[in-house]
Amino acid sequence: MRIVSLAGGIGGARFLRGLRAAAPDADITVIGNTGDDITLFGLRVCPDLDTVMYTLGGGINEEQGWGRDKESHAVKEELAAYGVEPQWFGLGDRDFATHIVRTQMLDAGYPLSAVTEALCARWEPGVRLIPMSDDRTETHVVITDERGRRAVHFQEWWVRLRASLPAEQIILVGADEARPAPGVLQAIADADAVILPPSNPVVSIGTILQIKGIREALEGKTVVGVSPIVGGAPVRGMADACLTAIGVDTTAQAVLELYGSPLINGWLVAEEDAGVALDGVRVQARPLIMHDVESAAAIARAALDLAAEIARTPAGTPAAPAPEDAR
Ligand SMILES: O=c1nc2n(C[C@H](O)[C@H](O)[C@H](O)CO)c3cc(O)ccc3cc-2c(=O)[nH]1
Repeated sequence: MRIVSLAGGIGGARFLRGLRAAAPDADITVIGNTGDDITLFGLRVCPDLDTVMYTLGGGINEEQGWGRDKESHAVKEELAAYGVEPQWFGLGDRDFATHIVRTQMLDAGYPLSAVTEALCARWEPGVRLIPMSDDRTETHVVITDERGRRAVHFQEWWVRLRASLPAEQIILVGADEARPAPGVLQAIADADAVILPPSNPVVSIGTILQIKGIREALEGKTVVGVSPIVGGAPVRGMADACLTAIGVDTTAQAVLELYGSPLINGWLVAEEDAGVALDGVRVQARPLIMHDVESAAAIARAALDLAAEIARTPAGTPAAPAPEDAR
């Protein structure tokens, strides 16, 4: 079975660990968000690609959800001693090695997709991880502070400001020129099912959908999404700040409408959001909190079951009653 998943950061990576456990024999391709990427100290950092690679490769700092385990920060401390900015982004010594190798390969002319493949050869994540594009894109956020109205990198808004200032605009710089990385559209075309994890619908999944051709490719497939919003609040992260920035309510219904039909064919919501509905979409309610790999696998299994059911019954057939969660 061939599965494609669009993934952002921490929530997406944890969900993918469950998806891999739920479908151990499947061929899973992960299309990773690169809008969060940032150049720091001359090094290219790809937070969402690294979070997926480290989480599935067994090197993640589990409680943080990002960065390496068994980390030290000697280089960060030395940079701070030189007064070099920024000091608000926590890069560890082990993580620096990833950015050095990546930057060395990019400078040698390798595209980001080839670099990612090379880094994954060490980590063996058990999925094929492809960046959404080899072309450089960056999410920038327009804010107004004592220095007036200006655009800052998403990471500065997210990490230094903790989204404390409203995002007046969220812009994917480079979106007009960026093309899907090699293999992205083919993986979607070949997929038996496409699963959208509970990643940030604006700056992760929404960013990937801005890359030319990806939304159109998905609209011909069976796509099941997992709501990132439970009972009016994001399960983790600050998706609410991002949704507010684009004038979308922080509800499972509003996010489903943001993705829209025909993109989405199936939508998993938490039991407290059971009333969510949209024409052309089969909605199913079940527990959506990922405490551990097993609970993430149960959600992934439900998403795959729903995708199989949708693929079996052409559009318009009345939805079968949601199966009792017999598992
Ligand atoms: O809240 C933070 N998130 C940090 N993140 C998380 C990152 O901002 C987010 O994971 C994504 O960009 C949004 O999903 C890092 C991720 C990396 O891959 C490398 C370094 C960092 C550093 C931080 C940090 O200092 N604080």
